[in-house]
Amino acid sequence: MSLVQRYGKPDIFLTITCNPAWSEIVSELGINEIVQNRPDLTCRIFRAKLIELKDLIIKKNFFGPVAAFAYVVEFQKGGLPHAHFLIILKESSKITSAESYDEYVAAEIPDAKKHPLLFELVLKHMMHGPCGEKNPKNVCMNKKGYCKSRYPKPYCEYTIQAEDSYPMYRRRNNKIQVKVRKAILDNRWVVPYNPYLLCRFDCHLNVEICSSISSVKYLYKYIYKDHDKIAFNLVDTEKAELFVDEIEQFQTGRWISPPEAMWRIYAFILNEIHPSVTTLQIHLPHKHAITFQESQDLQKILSFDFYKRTMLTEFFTLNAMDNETKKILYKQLPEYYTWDRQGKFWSKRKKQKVIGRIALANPVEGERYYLRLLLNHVKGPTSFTDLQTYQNIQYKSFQDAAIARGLLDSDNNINECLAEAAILKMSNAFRRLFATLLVFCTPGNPIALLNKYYNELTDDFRRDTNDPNKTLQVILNSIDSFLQGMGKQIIDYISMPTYVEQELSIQVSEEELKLVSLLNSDQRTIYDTIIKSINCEGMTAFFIDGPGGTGKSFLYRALLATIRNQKQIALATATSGVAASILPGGRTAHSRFKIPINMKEATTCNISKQSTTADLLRRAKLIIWDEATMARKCYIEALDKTLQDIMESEIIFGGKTIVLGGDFRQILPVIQGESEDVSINNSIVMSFLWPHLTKLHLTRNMRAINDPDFSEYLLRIGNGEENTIKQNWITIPKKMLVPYNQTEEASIKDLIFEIYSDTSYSNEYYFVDVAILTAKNEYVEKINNMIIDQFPGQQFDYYSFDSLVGSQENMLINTDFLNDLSPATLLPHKLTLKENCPVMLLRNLDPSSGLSNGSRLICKKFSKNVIDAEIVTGNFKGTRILLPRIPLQSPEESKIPFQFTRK
Ligand SMILES: Nc1ncnc2c1ncn2[C@@H]1O[C@H](COP(=O)(O)OP(=O)(O)OP(=O)(O)O)[C@@H](O)[C@H]1O
Repeated sequence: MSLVQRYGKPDIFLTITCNPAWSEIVSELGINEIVQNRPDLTCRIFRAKLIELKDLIIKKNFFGPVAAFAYVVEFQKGGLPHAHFLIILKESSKITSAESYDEYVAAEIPDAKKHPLLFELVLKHMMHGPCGEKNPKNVCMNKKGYCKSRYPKPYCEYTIQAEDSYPMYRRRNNKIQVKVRKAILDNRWVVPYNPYLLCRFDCHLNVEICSSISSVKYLYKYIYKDHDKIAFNLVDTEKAELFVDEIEQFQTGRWISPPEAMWRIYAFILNEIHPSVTTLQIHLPHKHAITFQESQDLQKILSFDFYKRTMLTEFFTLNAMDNETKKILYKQLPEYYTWDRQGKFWSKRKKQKVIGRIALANPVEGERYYLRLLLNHVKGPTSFTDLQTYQNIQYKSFQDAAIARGLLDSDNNINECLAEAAILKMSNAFRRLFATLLVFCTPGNPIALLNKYYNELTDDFRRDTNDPNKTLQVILNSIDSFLQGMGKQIIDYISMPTYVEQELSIQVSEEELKLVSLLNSDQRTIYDTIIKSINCEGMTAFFIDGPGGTGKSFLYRALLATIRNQKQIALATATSGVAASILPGGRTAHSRFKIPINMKEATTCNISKQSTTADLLRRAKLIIWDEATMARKCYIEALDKTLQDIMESEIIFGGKTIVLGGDFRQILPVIQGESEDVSINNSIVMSFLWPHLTKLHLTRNMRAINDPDFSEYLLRIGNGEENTIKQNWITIPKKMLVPYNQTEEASIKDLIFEIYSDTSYSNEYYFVDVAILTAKNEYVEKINNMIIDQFPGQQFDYYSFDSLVGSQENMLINTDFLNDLSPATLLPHKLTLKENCPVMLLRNLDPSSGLSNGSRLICKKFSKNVIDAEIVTGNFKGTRILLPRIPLQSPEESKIPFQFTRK
């Protein structure tokens, strides 16, 4: 884990298995001697091959220069050894594109005529199974009747990269078939291999590109797991019936195969890690361990300076003298300095690479834990006292110092957050914050908090009335309206009102009302059809198909304004928060219809018939769901079922007028790690509802007026009409490209300059209209870091509080490891912000007040636990709000083998 923290995710996962038919083994066997009788031989030959492979990879850079590696040797049930390698390549030689994967990994049967040897070896060593229907009893089959390794794999014309997991390798449907173990197999059964390594080593040698840290955990498991054990009965089972009392005589035992026994007798290495990891001592002042001879005088020992020195105290000493180390953290020290155990001092490292890790400390250890936390964040401390000092204040304990630096999720966190917000004095924003904390931080005693911050909560109302009861009622109403936007109610926490009132209170502006008169003829026809439906004439469920820019949103807004102006309810929803935020009163479909988050098949929404949401849906005249093409069909089917139930009607969507809209040329449902076929299968077109929807079409591009070339180009791509190279690659016109400039960093700089020239930093609102989109999260981080660097003003760093979720707390994972993870939906551990920098919300905090996933804001002021920001998009543009720390959970489906919370 330390290596991953330091060098990033592993790049290659390789498994080599001993081949008992290797000529080096067979040639040493005596006449009639079988290989099983010579575990010494299999072990020594395997070890020799292992060393050869290691040299090839590490010294001869077979895959490119290696930054770090780890391997572990294991023994299969049958006894033969195999080894798993994890290789982390240097940044410069990372294998990043799907094309370069093909250079290292093949997963197809080679041409028998062109490459006869390789063909023979792939058949001999690299064909999986057969399993499944061809051989249901194969060892790879699980109880549910599936192959654990998921063979046969799907055909795939080109290798496809996968974020955070193994890629889909090229396995073309080229009709090549081979007979292996009595079954006819094709490319779908090939275990990924490297042709050169396979020919050189003549054994099962699986090579995979990996970008997931779950493989690290897999190796970890082998290094640290206990042996496979069974409990066996000491009593002869035949006689057991006679001696009932003795049946309980079980003993735990373990089977060691002869090759494993030989490996251990020879004392061959079972695992290795490079660079090695130096564990750094950590101790409170004067509380380090020392060793001495029994005969030595204890008083004398205590007076010797030598015994006072430790890795940590000498780190302080270095910092006091040497400016160089002032720039680094304690854990980075072993990379530059080496510890002299005899003399107890750090000296400059000459060669050999080593990385450091501070010994673990558990939160229950108290001060030692907080000291470690400080050491992990504070560079170049010169003493324990220095660590306890922050902004010229010396704190009494490491804990206090850590809290002062904002490194610690103190029990008092909610309190502190409110106390800070109270200084900023904006009552309405304060009540919103209070509601947010109720929902997301579940304080133990909300009433106590309410009492404590009563003055701040009621500041603006107290001026209007002297009746404390009335004031309390008004603030509770106010907090409740914020809570409702978050899908909660004040009675869930304290004691009460309704979604219907909230919807009815949406103001329709003059501007929105005018839209109806501006509709073009296509839009007008659709508008009339839908209005007729609302007035109980004809069809009720519609699908509006329109390429980007044909005015779908414009039409929705006209419809919403018309219905709302009649004091009726029209619900505006969209699949993504961004699209929801541009519709007046828009909410994500998930939050509005309470769709279960991880639903895979249509069930129903979490709405009971008696709930306030059911009441709202019953009274709604029109429901709009934009970007329905991006939603999984099961979500839409769930809404259909729920509405039928609420309306007690078997008509589609319970007879409600519903407008689903979208553009199939844009994004289909995103299903992590799955192929396009799966996305298509999950799309609304594959739903049983699809034939029952009345299809309406918008064709006139209203956006094209501004940039016809670009919109025509997009349309050609969407319609599959743009010329392609390879199967589905397109050429991006030169004028749209910022050319590559020698290095990645320089190129990104050029891109940033192209999009935000220097001048734009002086106008923070410029960032609202212009954005850089990336295909991968790692670039988001890189680009954000560079931009924030260039931003003027003082920098504020927020560090997240990370912890494992629930029952996994006993896992062997420490917090700084969690700190270094950045799964797709979470922000990084360290968030660097500056005044006037833009941010985007990643969570539906309070959609009814414009704070939904995707809302954009500009940071105005910072305190330790609250950010004061201004909403800059959607209907709530210009509103100042306070953002507290919110716990976000890592996604369950992520390839990280555990879940954690980042606050
Ligand atoms: N009838 C109209 N009169 C004037 N402008 C219009 C009209 N219809 C649409 N527009 C303008 O055209 C642009 C694109 O419209 P809109 O955003 O509604 O399209 P869309 O189909 O929702 O696009 P996308 O799928 O990309 O979200 C907007 O700037 C909108 O204001």
